[in-house]
Amino acid sequence: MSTKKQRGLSLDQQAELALPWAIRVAATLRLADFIAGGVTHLEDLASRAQVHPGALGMLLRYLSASGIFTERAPEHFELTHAARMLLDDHPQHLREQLDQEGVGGNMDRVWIGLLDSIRTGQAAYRAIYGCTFWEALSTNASLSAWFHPLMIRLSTEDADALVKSYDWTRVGHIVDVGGGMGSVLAALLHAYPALSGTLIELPETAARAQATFADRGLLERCSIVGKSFFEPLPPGKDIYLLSCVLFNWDDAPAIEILRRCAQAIGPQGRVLILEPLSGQEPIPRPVTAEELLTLVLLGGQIRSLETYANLAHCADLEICSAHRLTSGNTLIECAASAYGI
Ligand SMILES: C[S@@+](CC[C@H](N)C(=O)[O-])C[C@H]1O[C@@H](n2cnc3c(N)ncnc32)[C@H](O)[C@@H]1O
Repeated sequence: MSTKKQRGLSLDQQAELALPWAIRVAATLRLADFIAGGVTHLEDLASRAQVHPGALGMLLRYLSASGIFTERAPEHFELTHAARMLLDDHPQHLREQLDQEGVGGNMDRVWIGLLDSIRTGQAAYRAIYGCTFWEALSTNASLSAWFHPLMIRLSTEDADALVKSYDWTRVGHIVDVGGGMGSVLAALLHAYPALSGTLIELPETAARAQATFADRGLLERCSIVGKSFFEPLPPGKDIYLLSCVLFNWDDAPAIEILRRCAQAIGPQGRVLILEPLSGQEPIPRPVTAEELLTLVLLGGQIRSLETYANLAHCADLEICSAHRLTSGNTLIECAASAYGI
């Protein structure tokens, strides 16, 4: 948790918004790249960035006072170590993240909704953009071009851990519910040639996921179904996998998704929930900026095992086992209450 002492900033300094926005504007205008390319005079910079010279001077001098650029001679600017991080080819890709005309800007503007989200416990994305984040993914090409590769990167460790941490030899067919680009299901099908699977995803993402299975020669063992997981799921399969799905949703929709799985499984079937879990850290538990963003963006939350037990119960499921995987996320196995465990 950040305290005044840890951050070395007083509360009024921490609450100040000018610096984060000024850095974002510099990133959007690619000022660091122009300067690195030898365009150092204010007039030339303004002309390259197509902005007002006087206003740009204010921005650069403000950022220079914060140590981000430096005015080495009147109206000539240089990069500091910090400004080098804003170069387009910097390995951390910070410029792209801060670019107000790209996905970074789309994410940044969501923070305006934090007050509403804290009041309601709900996502604020729709109030700001007129649609949910998931709907935006289907229509905004740059948003989906950023999100899906990020999810593939984030799920790689989960997929590797999941392959090793469950007895897949007893499983015939997996339904990957909200399976994204299919990287987790593809890893399982690849590791276990006797397995077959169904990927349930929103139509736009389902169409993109074809390539994941085609590239690995797995299309024959996988059906890709473009539909919502709030609709009935294919019945009677062995495993219904929810990998990093439920923490994106508030309790009521999370129960609905679980109920769809419960309605589909038979006596031997299992619902596997793979999620980050709270309750494993010291109290008080630190909450990260990513968790707050999940709330504002999606209305989601990281839950404890006890909370999952309650959600499962509301959906006519019971938890049979839970264990933490090497990826850090926890695998929770559930069966339908009607059949007992
Ligand atoms: C955080 S991603 C997880 C993807 C994948 N399970 C993984 O572990 O990489 C959540 C996924 O839920 C999907 N999703 C959101 N709403 C959905 C809906 N109503 N029906 C089906 N999928 C949905 C999104 O498209 C997204 O791919």
